[in-house]
Amino acid sequence: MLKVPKHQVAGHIARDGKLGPLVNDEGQFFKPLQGDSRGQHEAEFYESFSSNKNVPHHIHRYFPKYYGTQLVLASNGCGRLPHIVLDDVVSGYSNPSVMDVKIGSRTWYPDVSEEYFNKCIKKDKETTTVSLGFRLSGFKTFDHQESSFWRPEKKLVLGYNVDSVRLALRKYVSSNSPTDSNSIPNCAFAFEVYGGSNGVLAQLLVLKAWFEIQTLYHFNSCSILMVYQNESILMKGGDGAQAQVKLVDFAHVLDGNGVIDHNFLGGLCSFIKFIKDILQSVDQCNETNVSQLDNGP
Ligand SMILES: O=P(O)(O)O[C@@H]1[C@@H](OP(=O)(O)O)[C@H](OP(=O)(O)O)[C@H](O)[C@H](OP(=O)(O)O)[C@H]1OP(=O)(O)O
Ligand SMILES: Nc1ncnc2c1ncn2[C@@H]1O[C@H](COP(=O)(O)OP(=O)(O)O)[C@@H](O)[C@H]1O
Repeated sequence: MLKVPKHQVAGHIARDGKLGPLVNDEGQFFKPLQGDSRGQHEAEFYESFSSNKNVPHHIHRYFPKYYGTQLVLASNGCGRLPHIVLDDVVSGYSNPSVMDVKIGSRTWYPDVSEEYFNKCIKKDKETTTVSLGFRLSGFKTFDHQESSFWRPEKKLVLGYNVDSVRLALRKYVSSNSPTDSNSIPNCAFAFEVYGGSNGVLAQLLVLKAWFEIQTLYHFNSCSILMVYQNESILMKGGDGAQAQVKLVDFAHVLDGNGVIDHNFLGGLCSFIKFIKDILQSVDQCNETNVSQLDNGP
């Protein structure tokens, strides 16, 4: 039985009779092929990527596993439509905190229509895409005190400036109330989520090392999807943050033609710097606390 995903944070959403992705109980994500050849293009990317022997084995884990395309009943009531079938990245989590970060200092690319170029450049300038080389497209965090999700509105997130992006990346890994504008995010989960050998930073650095040499594809308008679960950090004997980084949305990927994807690489480096800064500030804060303890009252 296909249903609307509970934890989608950006993109086209299957509501009000609109076309959007669906999920099943077996942990699969069905993304409908979008019109004007974008969907076909994305399916072709997955076909090419999943069988590309030049992509190192350890890089495949940063992409949702691809199971081909299937005709299934679409969310907009228009009968059976082709869908790309993928691993549902959040299926193993009961209350995942999810963030979609669109990477690159531009979302347009050569040879797009003037209309598409104008739409992209407007959004790129209005968001932090141009200034930071990435923008937050949407996110939700599980507020374990309230036992509910906090999900800022799409319009608000797209209006974030540099400082709000920094703050959001801190809130995403904090245990104090995200809605209380007077409380400073405590970054209680920063080390478990962003740090450590299995954390977000370590995973981003693996991707960066590949992007420094890969010239196979140009990942225009593609997103990094981050997921973790704060309950399993808090639970004694739990599984830890289970932080995952995946790349999603390949509707605008082009052949790399032997050229480095500097648009994606630059944005990725900029995003990594934000994550590193948070880890460093948490580290400094811990050192101060320890030295205060050492010095006694
Ligand atoms: O429809 P919009 O204005 O929300 O734009 C979509 C974008 O939403 P945004 O407002 O940037 O968060 C959306 O971005 P996210 O996936 O939300 O990051 C996509 O860029 C989508 O285009 P495509 O499916 O990648 O070809 C975009 O869809 P199209 O308008 O290009 O169909
Ligand atoms: N394989 C996946 N597993 C789980 N969630 C996904 C997956 N792919 C996408 N999503 C969710 O759907 C959102 C939009 O995906 P995306 O591919 O960017 O769609 P669109 O082309 O409509 O922008 C992401 O932000 C994420 O929340």
